[in-house]
Formats: sequence, structure tokens, C-alpha cells
Amino acid sequence: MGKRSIKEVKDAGLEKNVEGEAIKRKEKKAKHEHKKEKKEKKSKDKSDTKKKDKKEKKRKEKSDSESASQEGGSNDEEEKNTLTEGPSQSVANEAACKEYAKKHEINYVDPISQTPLLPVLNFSELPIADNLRLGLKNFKEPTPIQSASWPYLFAGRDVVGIAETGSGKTVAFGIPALQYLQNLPDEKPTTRILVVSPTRELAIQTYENIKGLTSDVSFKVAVVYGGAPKSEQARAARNASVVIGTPGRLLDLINDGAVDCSNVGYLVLDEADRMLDTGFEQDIRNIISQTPNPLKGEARQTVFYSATWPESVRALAATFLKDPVKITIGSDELSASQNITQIIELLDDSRSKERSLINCISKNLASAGEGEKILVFVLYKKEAARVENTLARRFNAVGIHGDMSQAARLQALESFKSGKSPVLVATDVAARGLDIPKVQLVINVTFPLTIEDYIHRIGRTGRANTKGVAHTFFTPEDKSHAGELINVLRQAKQDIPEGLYKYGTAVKPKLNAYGNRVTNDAPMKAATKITFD
Ligand SMILES: Nc1ncnc2c1ncn2[C@@H]1O[C@H](COP(=O)(O)OP(=O)(O)OP(=O)(O)O)[C@@H](O)[C@H]1O
Repeated sequence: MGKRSIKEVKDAGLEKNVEGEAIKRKEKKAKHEHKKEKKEKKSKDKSDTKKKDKKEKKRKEKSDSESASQEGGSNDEEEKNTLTEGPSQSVANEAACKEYAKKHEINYVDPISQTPLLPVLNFSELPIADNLRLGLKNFKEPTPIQSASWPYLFAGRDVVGIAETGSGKTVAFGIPALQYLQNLPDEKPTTRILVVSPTRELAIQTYENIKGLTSDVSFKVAVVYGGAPKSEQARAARNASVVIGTPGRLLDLINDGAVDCSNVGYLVLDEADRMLDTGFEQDIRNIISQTPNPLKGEARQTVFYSATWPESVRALAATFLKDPVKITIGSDELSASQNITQIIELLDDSRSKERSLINCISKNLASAGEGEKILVFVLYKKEAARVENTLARRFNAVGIHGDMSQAARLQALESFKSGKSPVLVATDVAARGLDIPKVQLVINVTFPLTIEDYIHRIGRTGRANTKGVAHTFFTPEDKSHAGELINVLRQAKQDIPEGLYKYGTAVKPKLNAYGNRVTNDAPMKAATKITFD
């Protein structure tokens, strides 16, 4: 399907958005007190816009016409928000949508509307090109985070999406990203979509996923990450409309002029809480400062996804988002995937870990099905090398950690993925995002530094509605994590060993990047949580 007919499909979808419903919502919104604030903001934006230099003005005009064409041809801000009810949703399926939202515990916090957009129940409802539809052919239906966030993403809204590990967040941001690209007029190649990932391996995986979503070879996608030669990546990035990368290499290539972010209209921070924590904060600020600034009226949709959303990053996140809708699937509390059985083995000291680890792996491999494998997490690079050494001969284990060359890291990962090595020993470099089929068991030899890392580590199993097991050694050294761990176990309805309570149930207050205690959900302060009743 060519670009014109895509637009026709989209327009048709918008028309199907039930005019009456749209008017009702518009009236409701008109009453909303937020309108006043919005108007003030709009006039401020206008005056800011006047001050912009000629180049920025040109981009704004262009982006306005792009959004207008995406949103049914209206230039009016109010109208835009009303018409952006998402892809086709008929009144007939409204009840089913609400039922679905309730069943999957979809919660919305939206600063500009009290009425959530109905979730998308079928891929057929999406206003997308045939080649993207083809990219979804292996999936039966959208996952809840896809269902809930697509109406907002296709409407051009900023989204913070929080959903359990392995729930399809990559496709959730990938499909609207590629359709955004499809809707753009043909122009000279430049970066339009930027996805920032915390690790090299995740960047590569996201690159492969995004490429797998489209058969349209005119979409040029590039991945850039450290530890590999720069020149080849620079060449690929220069011609690419979609650039996926780790922060350090991205900044390098931006500084070299190989990546031009001034036309980025769709920005994704995958594993957003990790990207916004202290280690990455400055790099992320530097990267985002190179992209259009929506607070100055420039066009950029910003999308943050993660399975965890600690308070410590929320205020910072808000500085990069414009009226974001926050969509949470399931509990608002920190939650592990319900598909994972969590076992906590209390040990008197670290010396008994090695024997317990070998026992645990032997037992599980003996009963493992075809191609099933085990991921072992430790905290430190040296510890990873040592544990790998212990397990290498016995189980043909391989390792992955930051002291290894990138080539060796990729080789180890490939060996594990292919099943050649059924055991991978890893530091937290493999904790987030990696989607490796048939990981039946995650073992935490050393407890991670944060409870969020625990959620991500164990989330390497039990993905895409499969079942998995996480086995965690807990020693007296880990006692400061007992309270948080008990909460996570309770929330996921898991057995809590009696002995864990002796370490106490108190949860330490979280600190932000500057060491200050954070207690409120700053960016969403003005908004209230809304659900379908
Ligand atoms: N609609 C769908 N139906 C079934 N499987 C899906 C669907 N969408 C994506 N998947 C699959 O689900 C798996 C997990 O997806 P993905 O890696 O995007 O999860 P995630 O939510 O980003 O996890 P994490 O929080 O660990 O990063 C992938 O193998 C992906 O292909």
C-alpha cells in the first residue's frame, strides 16, 4: 500500500471515530478547568513561537501541517485533541473495550482529559500500512500495553507506558513509530525516529525487532553502540530514518555530525527509568537537547516505556514530556510479572552459594525441556568471570559482563540464544529488555543493587505469557532489601519464606539523583488516576 492510501485508511479510521462521541467529549473538556490553563499556555507558546528563528519557524509550520494531515485536517488545538480519539472505535465495541480495560487493570493518568481513549482490541482497527500489518502477523491480538497505548500514540500524545516485563512494549512503541514515518512526505533521509537503549545488546535486539516489523526496505534503520567500529555505524546512521542506540555512541555520532537529531519527531526512551537515573542523566539531557523542543512549540512526540517507574526519576522525566498520559497495566505498585514463580532460598552466608548454585542448575537442567536454558545473575564483573569459570566445564556455561570485548559479549549471547550453551552467567548488563526464548529459570546468585533491577532480572523468564521460575539466594548481607522484596512477593501472590521477615519489613525511602528523598509523583501531580467505570 502506498503512502496516499495509508492516509486514506487513517482518515477513514478517524471518521469512524463516532462524531457524536467526539462532540460529547469536546463538551466535557470545554467545562474542564484545565482549558483555562491550556489557553494561557497556548498564548505563551504563540509568543514563544514568534521569537523563534526562521529555521525553527519553518519546521513548526511543516510539523503543524503534518499533524493536521494525521489528525483529520484540523489546525485547531482543541479540535486536534478531540479528534485524536485514536484509531477506529465504534460505539458497538465500546462496552467490550471497557470490559477489556477492567479485566487487564489498565489505569490512566491524563492531565488533559478525564475520559480515557478506548483500547484497541484488534490489529484490524489500526490505521497502519499493509507492510506493518504483515509485521504483526505472528501475533493473535495486541497485548494490554499495546491495546492501551496505541490510541494515544497514534493520536500524537506523549506516553509513559508501564507494563510488566515481556509484555510487548517494543511493538507497542515500534508500530506507531513506523507508521509516523510512513505518513511523512518523502524527503532527504534524516533521523526522524530516535530510540535510546541502556545496553548495546538491547539496542541490537530493538533494531532487529523494528526491522522485523516492516518489509518496506525504503525504511532505513540503523543501530549504533559502543565497543564496535564507529565508521560503519556512522555511514549507516547518516542515511537512516530510524536510529537506535546507546547514549555514549549516539552522542559521539551526534558530535561527529553523523546523526542529525534536529528533525526527530518521535523519541523513545526504552527502559526509561534506567535512562533517567544518575548514570545516564547527563547523556540523555545532551541527546534530548539536540532534538526539537515541544515546550517551544516544536514537534516531537516523546515516549517512555519500562516495567518499573520509581519516584526518583519522575520529576526529571516530566521535564522532557508534554502533557503525557501515564498508562499502567496492573498495579501501580512495583510489580513483577505474574507469570514468574519466585523462590527465595535463605542462606546463612555467601560461602554456601556455590554448592547451592550447582545443585540448582543440575536439578533444573536434568528436567529441562528441549532448548530450555538458565540465566545466572551476579553483581560484579569479576564475580561473573569467577562464577562462569566454575560453571563452564560442568555445564558449558558462558558469561557476559562489561569487562569483555563487544565481540566476545555478542558471541556468548549468541551461544546462549542458540542453546549451544544452556547456562549464561551475567551481570546486570543483561538484566533489562533482553528477550531470549526459552529461559526457563533465572538464578540470582547475588542480590541486585535495587529492587527494580530484581524485577527486570527475573523478567528474563516468563515472557509473552509463558511461565518461568526465578530462584534467588538471600543472605544476611542482603537484609536491607528484605522489606522491598517482601512487598514484591506479596504483590505477585508468591510464597514468602518465614525467615525473610526476621530481616524486617521496613522499606528505605528512595532518593533522587541528588540524594534527596522523593515522596510525590511530581509530573502527574495535577492529574488524577482515571479508569473506565
Ligand atoms: N501482541 C503480541 N502477542 C504475542 N506476543 C507478542 C506480542 N507483541 C510482542 N510479543 C512478543 O513478546 C515478547 C516480549 O516483548 P518485548 O521484548 O517487547 O517485551 P517488553 O515488555 O519490552 O519486556 P521488558 O520489560 O523485559 O523489556 C517478544 O518475544 C515479542 O515478540
